Amino acid sequence: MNNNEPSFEVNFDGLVGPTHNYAGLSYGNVASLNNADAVSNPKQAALQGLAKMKAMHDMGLKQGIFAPHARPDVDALRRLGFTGNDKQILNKAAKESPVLLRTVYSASAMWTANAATVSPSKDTLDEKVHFTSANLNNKFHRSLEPTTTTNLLKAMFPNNGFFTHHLHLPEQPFFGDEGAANHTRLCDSHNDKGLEVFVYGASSFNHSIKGPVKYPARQTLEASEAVARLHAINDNQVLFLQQNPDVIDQGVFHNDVIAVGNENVLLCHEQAFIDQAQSLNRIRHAYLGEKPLHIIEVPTSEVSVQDAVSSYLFNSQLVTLADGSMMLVAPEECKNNTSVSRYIESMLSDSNPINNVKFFDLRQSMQNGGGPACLRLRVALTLDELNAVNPQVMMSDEKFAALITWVDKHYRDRLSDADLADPQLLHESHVALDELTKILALGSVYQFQR
Ligand SMILES: NCCC[C@H](NC(=O)CCC(=O)O)C(=O)O
Repeated sequence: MNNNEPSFEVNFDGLVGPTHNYAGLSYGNVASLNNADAVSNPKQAALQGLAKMKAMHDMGLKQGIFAPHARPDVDALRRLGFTGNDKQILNKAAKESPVLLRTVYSASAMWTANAATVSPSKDTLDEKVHFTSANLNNKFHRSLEPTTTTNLLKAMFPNNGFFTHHLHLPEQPFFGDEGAANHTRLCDSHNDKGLEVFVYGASSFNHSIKGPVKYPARQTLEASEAVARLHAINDNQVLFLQQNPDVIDQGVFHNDVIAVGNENVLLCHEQAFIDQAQSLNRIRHAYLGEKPLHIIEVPTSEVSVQDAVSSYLFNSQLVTLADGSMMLVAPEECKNNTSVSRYIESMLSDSNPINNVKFFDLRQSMQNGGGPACLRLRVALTLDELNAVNPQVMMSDEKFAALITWVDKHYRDRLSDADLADPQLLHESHVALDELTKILALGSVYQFQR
């Protein structure tokens, strides 16, 4: 099945927006709740993210940039009954509902693993790349994202001869969809047909499927099925597995907090899936490749679920380097956790394709529950498809320099709850984003530009 056609996995990382803050908005996400009310540093957050993007680019990987959304979302406040001009609306919200004000300021679109689900052309009936923006309806602040996400995706992948963009699923909990964070693709190499594994937390219609009891299951089976249908993925290339509800109740709010796949490797915790042995057998059985499939199962005795959640080991990126070996792109928290760092050492020396690790300081994002893998959306592309991507959203030495200058010019280095009532922050953010749309050649993607 191996073919020689060049292909690429491009990581599109979310550029952290100018209003990055800690608002404690994500019940079920331990870090988000633990850091509610902490003071954030948007400038440092954006620079940490850019440093990762640049390092990936320097390693010879294809790296893209996903622009932030315009915040505060004053239109959302208008829809909820606040009236007047922008300044008046922000003032009223600050007095009457500080929590609502926080939601409309969230820079949560930076976690682009939740932006959309992507099916590469090798997997789809019409051989196009399909995108469905996630409706993210489990959290109000995240439910504000899909329309702008679709605008951005269309500006990044503009050629409809290669790319198909679908409307997000109905904005309703039955079709709760959190995008690529609950989706991974296993294949011999990125240019081969892949097995798309969709992982759901609960079912909306089938009550015999036991979901979590404490924290919400954000992804439903029905949403995953709908996305697979929209993308017209070939029947033998799609699998639906249930996440272990017990780990959702321990803070594993997305599957990418407990498992990560790349080509013929799946790295997962022993407790990641329901009926794990059977779930993994279903993967082995459905795998289409000819290479051996490596399922690396991390035992609880070596890394507890709690350590997995606090270190974000499984929210590492797993990338294939030019020599065919794989590298784990991990958050620094993994280095500082004794059992996790010990496990990584032993995994690197074991016989599997992963033989390198690089740690990144992504603390600003980590404090809201977003690690390296949360910050990126993977898009496997052929050379022709890559050439059809808006070239201005691709990382280069020049683009990196331009973005650093842009962040330095526009971002604050301190943001607390009290700053959110200041309408100057809205103004600064709009000026910054208007300039960014020129740097990334995105056109008028934001409501305030239309
Ligand atoms: N994939 C990682 C997503 C993290 C994200 N955190 C947040 O939205 C926290 C926002 C806050 O609490 O300020 C979430 O839970 O969806």
